[in-house]
Amino acid sequence: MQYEEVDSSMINQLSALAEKNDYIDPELYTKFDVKRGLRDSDGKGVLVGLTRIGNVYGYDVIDGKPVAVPGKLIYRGYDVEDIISDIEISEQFGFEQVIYLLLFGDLPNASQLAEFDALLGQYRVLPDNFVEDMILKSPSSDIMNKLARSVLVSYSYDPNPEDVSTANNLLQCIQLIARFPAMVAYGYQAKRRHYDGKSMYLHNPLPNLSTAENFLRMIRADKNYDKLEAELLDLALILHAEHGGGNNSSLTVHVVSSADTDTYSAIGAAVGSLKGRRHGGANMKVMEMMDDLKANVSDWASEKEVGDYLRKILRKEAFDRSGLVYGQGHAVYTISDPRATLLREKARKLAAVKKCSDEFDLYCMIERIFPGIFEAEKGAGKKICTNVDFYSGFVYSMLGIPRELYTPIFAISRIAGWAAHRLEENISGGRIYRPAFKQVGDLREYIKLDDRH
Ligand SMILES: CC(=O)SCCNC(=O)CCNC(=O)[C@H](O)C(C)(C)COP(=O)(O)OP(=O)(O)OC[C@H]1O[C@@H](n2cnc3c(N)ncnc32)[C@H](O)[C@@H]1OP(=O)(O)O
Ligand SMILES: O=C([O-])CC(=O)C(=O)O
Repeated sequence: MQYEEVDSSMINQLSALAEKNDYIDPELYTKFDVKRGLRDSDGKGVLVGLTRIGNVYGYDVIDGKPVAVPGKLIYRGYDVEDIISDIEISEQFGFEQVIYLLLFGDLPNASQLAEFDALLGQYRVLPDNFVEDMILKSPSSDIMNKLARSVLVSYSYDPNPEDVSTANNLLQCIQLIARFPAMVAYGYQAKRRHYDGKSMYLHNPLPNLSTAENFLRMIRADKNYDKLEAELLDLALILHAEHGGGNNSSLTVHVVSSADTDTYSAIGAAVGSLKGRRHGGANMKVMEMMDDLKANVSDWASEKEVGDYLRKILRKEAFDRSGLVYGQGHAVYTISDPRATLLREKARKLAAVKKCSDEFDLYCMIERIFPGIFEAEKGAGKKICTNVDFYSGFVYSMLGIPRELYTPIFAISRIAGWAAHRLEENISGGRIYRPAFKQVGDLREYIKLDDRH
């Protein structure tokens, strides 16, 4: 692909100007009591909405102050840990039940589930020529970018794209939920061929397979997967499906939907949000960080060496110099993220089978030592714990899933929550999101072009 030559000296000058004129003294946020990131000064989220869909517990509020508690994740009133243990006992795929629960508010009975599975199955295949015209002709090196474009362009394949009635929103959402695995898998195949010089395989999804099975079938040359692999992916899909209305991508759905726009615009924006490295994109950054750690720490079993490396990251002296240790920290969870705990135990078993126990021990050590290192470096304050993105990539890597698919897998799951929030905003929201920003520059007298120096 050819791009026009960029005059970097001019861009550098202009960006220096933008940096100068966009800088806001951090003290002003305190002075004007700005809820930066829609957060109170103690880290608690500002209450901006009501939802019946999901809830994230990370602290109790006692005398107005957050007090850390072990994390709990609730879908429509049900504890996710209860959902998972029932699905494990019954040896069924559970993600489709969770989609039904999130969208409609109740658990499906057997016949409702069978009907819903059939509906998803009916929509799994992408519309005629979509793959040829919209995916293969314009591949992207980034699958989330490709996914966002596939969502937006679905508008053109919809005979009724602007109808925001509940029934039409629901139809559009169900179609997107059903089609995300194919959009991601084919975007990945196009990337393999165009950017990696590898062969491309376009396997059709099958209507009678679960989301997890279809996805594994479509990304693999031989279409093969075993039951354990599909069950583990199904579990990951259940765990990532929803996280309340305040997480960055679901809030994006509420904000964009509140402008009374179409489903594709709202969901496309959410994909862009999830891609961010502080949000779902963290699962890929964790893997890069672990590669960097392994390249720079000679003894993985040494708490001192690993701890020194983590300190260097926090001081912006190592890895991507962002100062962030990926897979650690959360806006709501304090002592534990229940999803990370569940994934850790899956990773433990899988690592024993795949002979990756040394690597698993390294992950566990980081989970154990990081809170203390963080507190010592940053001073006492908010408690920090390992989040869902820390172990998910490690599990996917042991399933042989390519790294560039880790955040897209998150999207294949979280679309369920986004769809539910889209419906809820349209049914119950009713007012455009429009918080206030205070302008902190001075008023200036206008200068005509000829008079500017
Ligand atoms: C699916 C998900 O979205 S889960 C989150 C995935 N993201 C990551 O793993 C990226 C690493 N983690 C983070 O960036 C943060 O912990 C977030 C974005 C998840 C939450 O951010 P916040 O709610 O603002 O965190 P919190 O209020 O605890 O931050 C307090 C301070 O600790 C810092 N901090 C928080 N987590 C980390 C971390 N993992 N590494 C380094 N510093 C951190 C913040 O930058 C902030 O510093 P500052 O006061 O100097 O600005
Ligand atoms: O809730 C959040 O802030 C982040 C999120 O989506 C998750 O952890 O799944």
